[in-house]
Amino acid sequence: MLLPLIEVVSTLKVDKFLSQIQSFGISPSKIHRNLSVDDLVKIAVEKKEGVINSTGSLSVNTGKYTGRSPDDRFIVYDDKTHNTVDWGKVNHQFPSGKFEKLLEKMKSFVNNKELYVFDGFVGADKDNRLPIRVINDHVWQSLFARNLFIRPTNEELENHNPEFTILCINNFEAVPAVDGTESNVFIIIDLTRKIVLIGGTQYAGEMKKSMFSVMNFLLPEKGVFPMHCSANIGKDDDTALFFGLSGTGKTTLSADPNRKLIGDDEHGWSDNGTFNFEGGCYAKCINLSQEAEPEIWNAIRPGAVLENVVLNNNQPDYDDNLLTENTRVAYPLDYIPGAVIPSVGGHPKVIVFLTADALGVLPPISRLTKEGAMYHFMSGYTSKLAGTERGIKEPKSVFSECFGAPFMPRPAAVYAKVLGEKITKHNTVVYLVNTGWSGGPYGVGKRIKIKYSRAMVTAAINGSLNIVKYKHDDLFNLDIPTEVPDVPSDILDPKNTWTDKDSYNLSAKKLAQMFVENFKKFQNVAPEIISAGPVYHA
Ligand SMILES: Nc1ncnc2c1ncn2[C@@H]1O[C@H](COP(=O)(O)OP(=O)(O)O)[C@@H](O)[C@H]1O
Ligand SMILES: C=C(OP(=O)(O)O)C(=O)O
Ligand SMILES: [Mn+2]
Repeated sequence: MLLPLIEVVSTLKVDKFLSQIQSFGISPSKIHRNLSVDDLVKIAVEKKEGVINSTGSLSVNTGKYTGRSPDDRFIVYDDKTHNTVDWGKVNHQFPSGKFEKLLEKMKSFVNNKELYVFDGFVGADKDNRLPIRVINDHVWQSLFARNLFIRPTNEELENHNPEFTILCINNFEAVPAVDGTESNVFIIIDLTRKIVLIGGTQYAGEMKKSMFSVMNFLLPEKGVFPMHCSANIGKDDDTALFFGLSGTGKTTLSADPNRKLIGDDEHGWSDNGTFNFEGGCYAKCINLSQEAEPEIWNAIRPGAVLENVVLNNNQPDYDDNLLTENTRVAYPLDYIPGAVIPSVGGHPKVIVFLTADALGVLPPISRLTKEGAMYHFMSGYTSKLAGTERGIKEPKSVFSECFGAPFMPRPAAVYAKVLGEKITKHNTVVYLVNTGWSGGPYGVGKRIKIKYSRAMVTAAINGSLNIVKYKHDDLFNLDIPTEVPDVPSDILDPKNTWTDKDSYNLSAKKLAQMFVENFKKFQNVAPEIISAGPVYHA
């Protein structure tokens, strides 16, 4: 049989690559492999996928889907996953046979089409990295992959053997009745075939977050703790981690002119220390200001991709939420001055759990005991913020295990156990920081100012909070510092910020009760961990 002709556009030898593509079983007319940023941008503009805005970055609109689609995300149910994945509302099952059929359908769909491939890695630690291949039908999505994943050297590229493949074909839509999906959109992870299929959505975050889920499944077996956190490192080589669900401030607070950025979203913690999974950042742009977030502002330049930011006379208007609250910019790590590349750090001295409390009752900063840290990690109380997931229009209180339930295939206890071991071994101090509302709930109070959250985080990291006095909050069972440099003391106790003290008491009690109720779902938890949480008596 005559093999179909595939034209490969690449600056390197293509024989090996071509045979890999053929054995994967696709026959596009043309494949562009690891194009330069300039070429990717040029083609994206030619194909009218986007425009160059006044900052020189590429502006794209993702259409109907401007956030993640959690109901359309599946994991293939098979021998490998049936008793290792925490099946339920987050991790939906997909039959292996249906996956095979959908994969074949997608392969036929891309026949004779033009495709873009990014070959690279997930994981900055060479011992724990995963070689990947991302195949796209949209060129700007390939630029996103290039910015967000880890770029290979030419030598690595020539010898590349991908272990995981993402086939992300935005123009391919599923037919639920035939394909077994929930809607036209699907994100399906097959841990046995080592393939992720994405179709029907252009929200580029699906690509990075599905590979994150893959790492979160794989790493615990290797004794590595995968974490939904950002990381940075100070002058004394002190590493800090910031855990938090989407929109709670991982990206914003880890971009700090006095510390070097390791990464803004996904990391692993091995016996050697911490390492980024990614090669770039995906920052929120809504209400972005040069004053409050200068590093992110300055990263919006040629090579970066702006998603769903409204343009006025070609100038980005970050305050306009016409298309979504979840406007984003994707840029490579080296766009942040001083970023650590390869992105590895030490064992963290300080960990911050970021929570955006929409009820406005949690203190803006408190110190946790080891048991308290375990309790809050498992609880993962925060809120889903508008836009990141489909259907979320205003902050919604949730308990998101490990501060990243949508991305954790295994039961929370698997991750919590490693956290406990690591913070004990490395004497890591953990703080809970509320970057959410103060002075009342969402709608009444205001979101805590970024500059105050920054000052609190700085104080936690530089040791200032080791020498101040603390006040114990009996309801939440938290230790609240009575002073923090550069923060007005009266905001440290949330009750002071509410005019109506009775409402505060009611809301605080309600939240304590929510914590207690939520925690009942965990079985076989050590009593000292349970008693480190809020205390609620009906
Ligand atoms: N006190 C605060 N701390 C951190 N971010 C804040 C605060 N107040 C408002 N914000 C805004 O909230 C968003 C935080 O998003 P981001 O840092 O991207 O979160 P994540 O990386 O955890 O998804 C940004 O748009 C930021 O401007
Ligand atoms: C990209 C996402 O996450 P984050 O806001 O944590 O960057 C997302 O949840 O789609
Ligand atoms: Mn982020």
